[in-house]
Amino acid sequence: MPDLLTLPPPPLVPGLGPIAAAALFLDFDGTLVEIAPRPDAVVVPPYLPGLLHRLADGLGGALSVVSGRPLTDLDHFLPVPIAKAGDHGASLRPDPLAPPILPSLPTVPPAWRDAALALVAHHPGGLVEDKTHGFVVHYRQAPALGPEAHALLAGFVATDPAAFTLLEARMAWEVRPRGASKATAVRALMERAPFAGRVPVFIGDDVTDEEGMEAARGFGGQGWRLDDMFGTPEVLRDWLADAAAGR
Ligand SMILES: O=P(O)(O)OC[C@H]1O[C@H](O[C@H]2O[C@H](CO)[C@@H](O)[C@H](O)[C@H]2O)[C@H](O)[C@@H](O)[C@@H]1O
Repeated sequence: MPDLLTLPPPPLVPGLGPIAAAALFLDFDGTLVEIAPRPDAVVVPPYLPGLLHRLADGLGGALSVVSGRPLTDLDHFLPVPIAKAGDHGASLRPDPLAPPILPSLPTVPPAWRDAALALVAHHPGGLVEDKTHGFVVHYRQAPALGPEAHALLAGFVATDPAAFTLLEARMAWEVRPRGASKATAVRALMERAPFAGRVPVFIGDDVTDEEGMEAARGFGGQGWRLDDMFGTPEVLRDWLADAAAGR
């Protein structure tokens, strides 16, 4: 377990530093919760939604989950009124009580998804997950699907590289529109109250989170990789609980 003293000084989050200065951006899968065999099988500790709510209150609302998941998933797993950014920045809800902000982005041709579904049908355990503008082919439970999915989707994206990109996720390939990312999500949130003027800290575990971390650094903040700073989601959750309790 990493020693909390290894966190970079001065800590910027509540309980370990100046609460008024921080804005916290938290990835979901692999960061707040452990990776599961399927997207619908993640286990959210019962205390986590309430913990995030308390932390958000302590930060004057300047806390957002920033995930590749659609907002509907985030609302399902984290049923609390906090800011959320879903679909890798393609769906933003800075005000938990207001409708989401949906930037104008291209939507993948239905034929691409149909072809992915047809491929997955030959790989038991594989699955296609729909997103607002794109989709994901998951091969965690069907490893042989990985290279085939990559070849298929890379071919599609190559026909319209200005509009779409192929993202390598954890045991998954995702077709997503260009123009949205965790960086755009962080920047959009940092333009608004209560995030504006605070020092952002982005915590994540994945390659897409690096974009959010880079954006946070652009505002004078920090990006923390889960592996480096905490090791596991459980250690992060414990640390957040200590922070929320002012320990
Ligand atoms: O940005 P995140 O919150 O980290 O979301 C990234 C993707 O996470 C999900 O897929 C990953 O987690 C699943 C559950 O643990 C796992 O089964 C899968 O293999 C991983 O790739 C989610 O399904 C995607 O939509 C997110 O983009």
